[in-house]
Amino acid sequence: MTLIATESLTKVYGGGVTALSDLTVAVEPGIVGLVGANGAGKSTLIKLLLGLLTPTRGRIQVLGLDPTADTAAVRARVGYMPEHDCLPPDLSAAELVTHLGRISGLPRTVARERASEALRHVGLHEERHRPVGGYSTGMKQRVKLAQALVHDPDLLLLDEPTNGLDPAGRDAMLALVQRIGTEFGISVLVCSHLLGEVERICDTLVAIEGGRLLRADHIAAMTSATDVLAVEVSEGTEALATRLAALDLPVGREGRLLLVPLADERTYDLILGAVAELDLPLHRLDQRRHRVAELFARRENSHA
Ligand SMILES: Nc1ncnc2c1ncn2[C@@H]1O[C@H](COP(=O)(O)OP(=O)(O)OP(=O)(O)O)[C@@H](O)[C@H]1O
Repeated sequence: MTLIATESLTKVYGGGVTALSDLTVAVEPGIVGLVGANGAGKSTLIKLLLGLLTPTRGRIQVLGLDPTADTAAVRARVGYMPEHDCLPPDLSAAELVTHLGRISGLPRTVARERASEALRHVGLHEERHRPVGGYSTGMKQRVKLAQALVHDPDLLLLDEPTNGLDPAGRDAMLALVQRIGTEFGISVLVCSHLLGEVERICDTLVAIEGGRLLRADHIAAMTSATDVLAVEVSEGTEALATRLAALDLPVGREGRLLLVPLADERTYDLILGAVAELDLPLHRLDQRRHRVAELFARRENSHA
């Protein structure tokens, strides 16, 4: 089943700002990273998925449902962690999450049990009876995550879950999100302006820019297809480049390095054979995996 599908989705706000423009994407269940700079349209997409906003044009579906027509059904199956801190300081985490569970339609005792369980999952079980106002930023983020989990959703929408956290807190939050996605079998859409963060945990990446789709693909497809071998010889670089080109290998340059896309295991043998044939001193031959950020940087350059 498709987790999220949009077709020519466009959202124009009252003041005439186009936040999303002609966005067509289909995403399978799993951990999905939604990345884009501030103002790219990520929060707008989340609000459309929740039925909090209606599209100006085009269509959107989540879990096979239309969020505008089937709002109640969507909210029953989707958990939402908002970006900004919106927690009443005087309530304890247990009271707050129980209350939000009740609002989601759970009976009182079930809501209490589920809140306790959700707070355990996010590592706040011990602290659950303390007022939220005294919590650290990291703990507040975890309360927001627990309330999104309380009604046992099929999909979590997390808007910038690492906001305001220090590096250790960010790592802990990402590990938690990954655990929820893998161990609990809940799909997660995690929104971030930090590509480097989400690429570590997501199966699929959707990148938007200025409200338009930049790229949507499996992370594995984005990286493995672009593995390259970096070759450096102490002398004879030109001769080696010529020889590799004659072997039909596409050779790129980066300073003294020759970069050859790794098509299959034979690429290694061809390079080693050429080095031996020309009797050159091999300084290094190693495999590089492009980071996803480099793929976007190259794409932007090629458009410049
Ligand atoms: N209620 C609104 N009325 C008018 N314009 C809006 C409204 N909400 C968002 N926008 C504009 O729509 C565009 C997309 O905003 P959105 O909040 O969806 O982006 P974002 O990628 O989530 O960024 P951020 O991480 O900064 O929230 C921006 O230009 C923003 O200023």
